[in-house]
Amino acid sequence: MNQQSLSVREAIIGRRSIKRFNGQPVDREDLMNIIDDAVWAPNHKNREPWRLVVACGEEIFELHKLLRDTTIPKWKELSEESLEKQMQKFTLAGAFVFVIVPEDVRQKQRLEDFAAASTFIQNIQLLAWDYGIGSCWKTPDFLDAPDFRTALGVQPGERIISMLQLGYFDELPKAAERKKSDQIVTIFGQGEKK
Ligand SMILES: Cc1cc2nc3c(=O)[nH]c(=O)nc-3n(C[C@H](O)[C@H](O)[C@H](O)COP(=O)(O)O)c2cc1C
Repeated sequence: MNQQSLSVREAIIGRRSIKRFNGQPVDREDLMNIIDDAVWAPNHKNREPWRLVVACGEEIFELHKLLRDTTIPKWKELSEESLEKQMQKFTLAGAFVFVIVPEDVRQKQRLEDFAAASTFIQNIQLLAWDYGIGSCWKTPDFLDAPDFRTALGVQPGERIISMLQLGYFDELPKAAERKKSDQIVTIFGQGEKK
């Protein structure tokens, strides 16, 4: 159950990408509640251009096998210990959410849909943070691999834009510096003119 209640600002500036989880499972009901809230993301023409493939219960073990076969094709040649170590970047996460977006043939709509789905993903990450659940948006190359797409049921004309790993963690990573507004803002009319 969610006991926390961060302000929007606290969630935005306090959230960090978590890359080392502690193996604690993520409750499916919590994850579904997070997703049900995250869908309130802005999206043009209410296309809601996303669907998700989720693994967080028993099915996560089958996903581990798929990730193993995909990322370590010669895993049988490894010692059990070495394989377990290499797999920890997957096995310690408590949940996986693959975000799938339609690739509209029209460029404007495709970019809008990608942008909308990105705000949806950010919503998931912020809401999860409020539950005390860390996450990391990952885009490994294998998301586009035909066999991996098939295993997830991704259709032609769809693209997996995120492997979102979620889970509990023991250490909060240090934040990288961000640029300040005076480094990224030009006041209208005061910029260099060509
Ligand atoms: C589109 C996108 C793709 C990303 N892909 C990866 C990735 O493949 N592997 C990874 O470790 N982190 C990935 N990240 C997470 C970034 O590394 C992380 O957001 C960045 O270091 C800033 O850290 P913070 O989220 O803690 O502020 C990705 C983030 C975004 C938005």
